[in-house]
Amino acid sequence: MTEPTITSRPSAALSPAIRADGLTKRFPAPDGRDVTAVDAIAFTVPRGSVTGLLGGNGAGKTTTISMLLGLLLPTAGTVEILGVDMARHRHAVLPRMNFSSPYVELPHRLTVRENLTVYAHLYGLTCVKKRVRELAEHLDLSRFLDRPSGGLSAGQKTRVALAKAMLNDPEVLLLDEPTASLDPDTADWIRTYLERYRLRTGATILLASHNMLEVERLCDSVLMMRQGRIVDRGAPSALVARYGRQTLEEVFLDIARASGGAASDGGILAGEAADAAE
Ligand SMILES: Nc1ncnc2c1ncn2[C@@H]1O[C@H](COP(=O)(O)OP(=O)(O)OP(=O)(O)O)[C@@H](O)[C@H]1O
Repeated sequence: MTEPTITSRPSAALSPAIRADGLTKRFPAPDGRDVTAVDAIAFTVPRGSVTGLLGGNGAGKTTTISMLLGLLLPTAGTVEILGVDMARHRHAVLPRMNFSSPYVELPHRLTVRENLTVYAHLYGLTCVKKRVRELAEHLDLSRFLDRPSGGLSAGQKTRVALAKAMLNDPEVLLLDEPTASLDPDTADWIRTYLERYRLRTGATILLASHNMLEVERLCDSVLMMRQGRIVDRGAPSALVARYGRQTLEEVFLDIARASGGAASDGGILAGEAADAAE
């Protein structure tokens, strides 16, 4: 695959893997009052890091990931991936990224092998058969390869979605709840797989998760979202210390309920003031 010339600028080489600035998404509602799903957020994700995107149901995580991928057009703001402006040059960088999400179903009548083969061709891979076989082995999918994707269990579908996400060896991997529906053993195995992938390739991973143990294990830093805003951020251990808690789960509860003693001030969290000042 030829390297797009746009990514060879010196500034692109030095840029973070992901940069979002003023990123906003408003959805129209039937009553005429827009839903602001993501509200002018700004953040960067350094190359080679694993960052967690956390927040309660409806906080705006999936909408944010969809905008980073270019699946949803932002109402306002900008996204750069590997130094490339997604609004103008998305196609230059899409081959270098990938994603998995339990909300995006693969065509359910196609077998797992057919699905992975179609995507491999879409990504312009050569040696497609070998790559599909290899990934099926890595993700323990070999025995499902010739079954229709729609007939798999939720956990099996999650693994197929991850296999699809790994087809092009992405430099930037966006994962929406990568271990949703997985039993503890398989979830642990997937986490190890992701850790090794990052170590081996230096890839950047942004993952949305409700599993705080997973986040503490995998993530160098986290972005905490509430009602479409980033209300705090930092390394999991730093947040735990700052909130005077024992675990990230407790920090999450403080933030979700906006009742965090050390870090809150009349319902406004420390990070909200920092975010607003950015
Ligand atoms: N297509 C849409 N039309 C209208 N509102 C939407 C749409 N998609 C998302 N929303 C709203 O935007 C807000 C953020 O949703 P989003 O799915 O991004 O949250 P989330 O943090 O991923 O939640 P969860 O943890 O439940 O998956 C919610 O209030 C949701 O109802």
